[in-house]
Order: sequence, then C-alpha cells, then structure tokens
Amino acid sequence: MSFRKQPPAPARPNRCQLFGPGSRPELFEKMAASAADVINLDLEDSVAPGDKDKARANIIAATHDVDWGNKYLSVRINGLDTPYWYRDVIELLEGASDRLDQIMIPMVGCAADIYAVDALVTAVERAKGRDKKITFEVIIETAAGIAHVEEIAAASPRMQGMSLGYADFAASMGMATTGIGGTQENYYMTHNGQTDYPDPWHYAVSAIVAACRTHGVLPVDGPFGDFSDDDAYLAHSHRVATLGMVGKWAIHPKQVALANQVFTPTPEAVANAREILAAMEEAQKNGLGATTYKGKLIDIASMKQAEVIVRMAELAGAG
Ligand SMILES: CC(C)(COP(=O)(O)OP(=O)(O)OC[C@H]1O[C@@H](n2cnc3c(N)ncnc32)[C@H](O)[C@@H]1OP(=O)(O)O)[C@@H](O)C(=O)NCCC(=O)NCCSC(=O)C[C@H](O)C(=O)O
Ligand SMILES: [Mg+2]
Repeated sequence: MSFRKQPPAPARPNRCQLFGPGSRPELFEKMAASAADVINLDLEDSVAPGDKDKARANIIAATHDVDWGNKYLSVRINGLDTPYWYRDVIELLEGASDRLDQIMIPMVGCAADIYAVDALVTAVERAKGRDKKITFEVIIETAAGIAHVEEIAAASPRMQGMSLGYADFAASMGMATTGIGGTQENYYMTHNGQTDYPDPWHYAVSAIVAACRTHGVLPVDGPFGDFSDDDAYLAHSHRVATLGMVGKWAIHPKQVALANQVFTPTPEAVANAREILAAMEEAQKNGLGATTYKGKLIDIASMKQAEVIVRMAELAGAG
C-alpha cells in the first residue's frame, strides 16, 4: 500500500438518507419518526421555484421545532447555477439551530464549487459565532462532476459524503433513458438467444467509491425512482453495496426498510467475518500469513475485507 494511509470515512451510520421537500412540512414529523439514519430536507428539485422562500422558512423552523432524535440532519441547498443557493446558505446558517449537521450541495462540477460554498459557510459561521461546524455532502450528477470526482472528494475538510444523482447524471451524460437508477430496458446484451441486462451505472458508482475511499468520504447511492418496485430497489442496492457504497437514498418512506436491510450486514455475514478474523489470528500465531477457511484462501487482505463487514455492522448497531 502507498505510504499514505487511506483515511477512514466518518464513523456514523449512513444506511439510508430519507428525502422530503421543504415545501411539505407535514412530512417532517414522519421523517423524524422513520428508521432512516440521515434526513435530507430539500430546497432543490422537489421544491417548485415559487415555493423556495417558504420551504427555506419551513426547514429553519423545523431545526428548532422538530425532535430529530439521533438522525444526521442535512439540508440540500440549490445548485450554484441558481439565484437561490447563497440565500439558502445565509438564511440557514443565520436562522437554523445547531441541530443542523450538514449541507448537501447538488450539481457539483469541480472543487471550486465546494470552495465557494465553504467560503460562504465559513464566513457566516464566524459572523454568527456558530461553534458546530457544518459538514458537506455533494451530489455527483453531471458529466463534469464525474470527470472531476476525485478533486471534489478532496475539496474541503468539511466533506463527509458523496452521492450519485441518477436523474441529472443521465440527463447531463445524454443517456437515452428517463429511468432513475436500476437496469435500463435498452442497455442489454444478447448471446445465443440469451438476453442479459448489465448495469449502465457501474462506472459512475465505482468512480465515486474510489474517490471517496481515497479521501475518507462516505460513498452513497442516490435515488431509485420506481418506489413501487421493491425487488429492483433491492437488486440495485445490493450491487452498489458490493461495490463499496455505504447507503442509499429513500425518496419514499417505503424504501427506508429496504435500504437498511441491504446496508446492515446479516448476522451470518458478521459471523463469517469474525470467523475469518479468528482463523487469521490463529494462522499468524503459527507464523503464517495465509491459510484456508472453508476450503478457500484467506490472508491479511481477507482480514481487511472482514473488518469492513464487522465495522458496518457495528455502526448499524448490529455488530
Ligand atoms: C414521491 C412522493 C411525491 C409521494 O408522495 P405521496 O403521494 O404523498 O406519498 P404516499 O401517498 O405514498 O404517502 C404514504 C405515506 O407516506 C408519507 N410520506 C410521503 N412521502 C414521505 C417522505 N418523503 N417522508 C416521510 N413520509 C412520507 C405520506 O404522508 C403518507 O403518510 P400517511 O398518510 O400518514 O400514511 C413523496 O414521497 C416525496 O415527495 N418524496 C420525496 C421526493 C424528493 O425529495 N425528491 C428529491 C430527491 S430525488 C432527486 O432530487 C433527484 C436527484 O437529484 C437526481 O438528479 O437523481
Ligand atoms: Mg439532481
């Protein structure tokens, strides 16, 4: 491994991020009562242009009036190409309580976008004497965002999370689909009469995971639009969990349990991981760097893989 050790990601559960429009305050208590680890109150695309000011006021009030328990509370501001984002930042940081944990920045295309928001956030925090430093999550959802994904992951010490935004990403890349995540009807292969549907998002997911793991940021999967299809949500979530993502958005409350199911290691997976660690500990006592477990090779790298599973379970309170 490089002499530069890979920094750990933030040690907090992030299995599911439940979204809700700031223009629908009647949902806030329901979101707070959900099993989601993270709450994303939205000022961007789920809020109509005419409702931005009212949504902002609703969210600021909710940071004072709603009991969010131990959830990580995040607010998605508007993109830097809009006339709203600077008011979102200023009014949130001048008016929200210190229950606010994070600002989510959409449509990020380069490190300078993060620099701009960081400068404004830092100034208002200082002006208002806010001791609790706001963290950042970004959404990678444009061609520029994926092209510059690593500089974005490294752009600020506030960076804690990075999500893939499927709808805007597909539009920005010029993809011939209106699907939001999952396999796509026209992205298929045929051979000897057999048709398979590979994953059209694999490159973006892997690029985000690599950038995040290099810089100690949580890689998170964004929305899955068809909330009537649980099986497809689960399949998509298992794919991105296998590739290294730690959680997924829920755009409807019924998706929360599905995300928690996928991103909480099963008792069997945790037991298996712990047995691998025990087998390697025994091997190393006998001066061995590699041994077999259930008839397969395990070595020091297997310990690191097992530690990922155990750590995920511990963060989810299932360790
Ligand atoms: C998708 C929805 C518009 C559906 O709303 P609605 O029709 O009201 O839902 P239901 O009637 O099925 O509601 C059933 C019960 O659940 C409550 N509910 C609904 N939504 C939520 C929620 N988000 N959190 C908590 N509770 C919720 C209803 O009140 C009902 O409760 P009850 O009557 O007591 O049984 C709506 O779910 C919604 O707006 N979801 C969030 C959409 C959103 O935030 N979108 C932005 C993120 S995705 C995105 O922006 C794309 C991304 O950037 C990209 O580019 O890919
Ligand atoms: Mg988007």
